[in-house]
Amino acid sequence: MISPLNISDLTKTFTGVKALDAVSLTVAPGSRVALLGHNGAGKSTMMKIILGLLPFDAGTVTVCGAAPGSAEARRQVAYLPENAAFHPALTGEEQIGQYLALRGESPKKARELLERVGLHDAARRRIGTYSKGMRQRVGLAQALIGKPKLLVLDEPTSGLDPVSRRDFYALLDGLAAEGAAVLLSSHALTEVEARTDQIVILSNGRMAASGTLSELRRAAALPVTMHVTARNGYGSEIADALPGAIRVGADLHLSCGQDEKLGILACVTGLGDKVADIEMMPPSLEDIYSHFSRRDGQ
Ligand SMILES: Nc1ncnc2c1ncn2[C@@H]1O[C@H](COP(=O)(O)OP(=O)(O)OP(=O)(O)O)[C@@H](O)[C@H]1O
Repeated sequence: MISPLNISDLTKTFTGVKALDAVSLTVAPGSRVALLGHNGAGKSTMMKIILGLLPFDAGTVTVCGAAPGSAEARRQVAYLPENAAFHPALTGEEQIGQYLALRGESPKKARELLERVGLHDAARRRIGTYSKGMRQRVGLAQALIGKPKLLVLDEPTSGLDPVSRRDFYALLDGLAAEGAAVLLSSHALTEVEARTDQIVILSNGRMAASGTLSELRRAAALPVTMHVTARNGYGSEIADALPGAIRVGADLHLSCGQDEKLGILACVTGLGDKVADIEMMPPSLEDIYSHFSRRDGQ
């Protein structure tokens, strides 16, 4: 099967700035990939190259097996810019109808697309009256025209409220389940952590890390935090059994390496009824992101 996106050793230099430095990435059908990185890390440059809007200096890029920007690639790729702008005097239905017509499809499909993104009730209202979240949904409806195999979404949830964000990701889940690949950039690490399959961290144009969250966790080898709650009167006994633990009220806080985790769990289990509860907190994507970015001098 042809990959929706294949990037190998991609390098792009602007005058005096290496925006991308030998970056490689493969996106499989049906996968949701998050592109993370500090301001100026190279995310937008990579997206513009994928869309064929920017030439590159070295490496190879294929989009659904075709050259970026070619008619073949453009047929299969959709793009949602961070601040999608639409004509405020048009209704959602008219705007999407226009885009459908431009693509040679029936404008009548606009209703169905707007329904899919939850804008059914507002379809006949002028876009000028829409909230930011509603305009983002119009953008997504536009991106769904022609059943793209690859969706490139630039910070699609910036400015959305928590419920709209959740709805947005639910929609992406549905698209991915139908086989579409999604590449999205974001600064919202918590939502990305839960809703994507692969995470790519760019730093100063270089690929600082890439993989699933658990792969990145293993590679970062950051400590796991544990909170053990002692039953009344057993705090000191548990503290003695767990060297390095810090007492905080009835709780004992400790952190350990991934490879020590199971040993400590066995020790806590051995304490039986003396333990009221245990909580384990693996490193968050925020910790992992800081780790790889810091390692890269950020
Ligand atoms: N047209 C351009 N001319 C010169 N330098 C550019 C140009 N476009 C981008 N750059 C530089 O390339 C680097 C990468 O920029 P890019 O816009 O790709 O970053 P980004 O990761 O998308 O950042 P942000 O999160 O702020 O959107 C930056 O140093 C930027 O200043």
